Amino acid sequence: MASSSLFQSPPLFSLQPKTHTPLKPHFFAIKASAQSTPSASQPTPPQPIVSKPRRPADENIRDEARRNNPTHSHRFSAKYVPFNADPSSSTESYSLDEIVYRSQSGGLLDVQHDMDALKNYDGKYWRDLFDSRVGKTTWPYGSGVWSKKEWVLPEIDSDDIVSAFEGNSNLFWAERFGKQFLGMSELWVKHCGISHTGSFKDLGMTVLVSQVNRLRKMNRPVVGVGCASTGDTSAALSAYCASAGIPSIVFLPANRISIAQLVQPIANGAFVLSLDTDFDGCMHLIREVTSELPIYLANSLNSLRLEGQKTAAIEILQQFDWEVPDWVIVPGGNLGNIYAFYKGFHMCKELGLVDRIPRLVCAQAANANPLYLHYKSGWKEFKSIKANTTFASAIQIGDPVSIDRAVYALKNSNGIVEEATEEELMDAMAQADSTGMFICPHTGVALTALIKLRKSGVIGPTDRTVVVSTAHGLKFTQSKIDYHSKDIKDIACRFANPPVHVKADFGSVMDVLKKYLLSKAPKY
Ligand SMILES: Cc1ncc(COP(=O)(O)O)c(C=O)c1O
Ligand SMILES: N[C@@H](CCOP(=O)(O)O)C(=O)O
Repeated sequence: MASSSLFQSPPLFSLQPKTHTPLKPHFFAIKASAQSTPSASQPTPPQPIVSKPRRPADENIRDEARRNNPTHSHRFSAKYVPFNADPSSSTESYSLDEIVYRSQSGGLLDVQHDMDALKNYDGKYWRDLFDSRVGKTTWPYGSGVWSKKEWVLPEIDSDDIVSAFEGNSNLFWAERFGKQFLGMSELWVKHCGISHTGSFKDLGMTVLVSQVNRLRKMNRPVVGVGCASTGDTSAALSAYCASAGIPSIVFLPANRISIAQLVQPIANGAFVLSLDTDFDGCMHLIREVTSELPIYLANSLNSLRLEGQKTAAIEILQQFDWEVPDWVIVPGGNLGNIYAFYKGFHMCKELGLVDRIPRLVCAQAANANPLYLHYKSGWKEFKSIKANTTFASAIQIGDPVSIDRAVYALKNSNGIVEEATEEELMDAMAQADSTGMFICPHTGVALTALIKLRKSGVIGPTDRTVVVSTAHGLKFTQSKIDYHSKDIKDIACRFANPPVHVKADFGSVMDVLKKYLLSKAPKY
């Protein structure tokens, strides 16, 4: 991408890339309805958090969790099954303690929960339980992911969990952007990037690294954890591994990720391989390597990751007080996240927390749009592509591993796929930023999809719409610098706001300011 003339700074080092509801006062103990009353043979259900005496000074939150749950009894369970297999004909399944990423036929796997056990409790029970855990420091429920532990990894011991209290991210009412650019009153942005390592990947990585922590304690052959990455998976993996003292190995496409993303695994002590290939090449290599070496695969091919990521969908419902939005728009690359959102919404419907699911939109960069092409062809045969460079660099993926999951999610949610050109995504990002956000280019892709669907009337002015913002804008400052410098070939940068160089004297400054204030004065 173009380098800036207005914002130049010296290179850092040689590895430079080129390119809830509010808690109801004392609403516990919850009374489960008749349907949700557990039978006498069942152990006590998970209890909502009630106000409690302060723990002893020499006890930490892990010790406290251990004391409160000494038997570690579990009544819920989950296992791997082949993705979308017909339950009447497939008996293939694996314990989550096995190291397996693919089914016998080579297809994807899915984590299947014991839904009958979860259905012993009604929707109100689950809503109240999840609501009771928001905003607490009780281990591990202070995490937006682990506050839904029974639906995520029900059998893991809380002691094995590696968490940075991720999740519970801001659902931002984009009032001005909605009104000014879209004539919409109910536009919301789920800021998944306001997170420990700056992207939604933390939601999945806490689950995966926790399970690895458990496997290592069980003496399973896992020396390290590895991933291929466009920058966010690697940041999350290295941070969670560093926190647990587990070696991490990351394969990055050389010169294709931002400096901010590159420095994250370096700082967290990962073993970083910069490879002269694109993400799809790195993905291919990490799959080969993890089948030979005791390195656990951390990409979303591993269905454990999606169990954490699905909690963002549950959180959206929770933040709307369990009212279902009409649309949820997700930028897609390797395509695990769109399925994770579907799965979260679908579980909430199946378990009676809500009565429907939103329509999903997956948004891709036009330069890396294999799903879009597949959708436009009427879901005929899928063809991977060679993805071109895009400012939305984290979704520069041509051969997405979760294509089948994405198609399933879209077909079952009456979903839509849209695409965004480089100019569209950069303009959308600049426009959103100008209303007080600071989004990443991938969120610009999702906003472009929204703009298009509003223009065509598919999304109505009062439709409650959630745009999923997947990474923090601060990871992608170079793209913003290029845009505001009007330094991008073939892009007009219509919303650029470059700094004004002024002579450092009172008169010059006053002249410039008067001109500016006149242009901004309200016209009565
Ligand atoms: C910032 C960002 N947004 C969106 C995506 C797309 O997510 P997925 O690969 O699950 O489709 C990724 C990673 O691919 C990402 O890093
Ligand atoms: N954007 C991702 C690409 C890999 O996706 P994953 O969800 O399969 O790990 C990244 O940041 O690496």
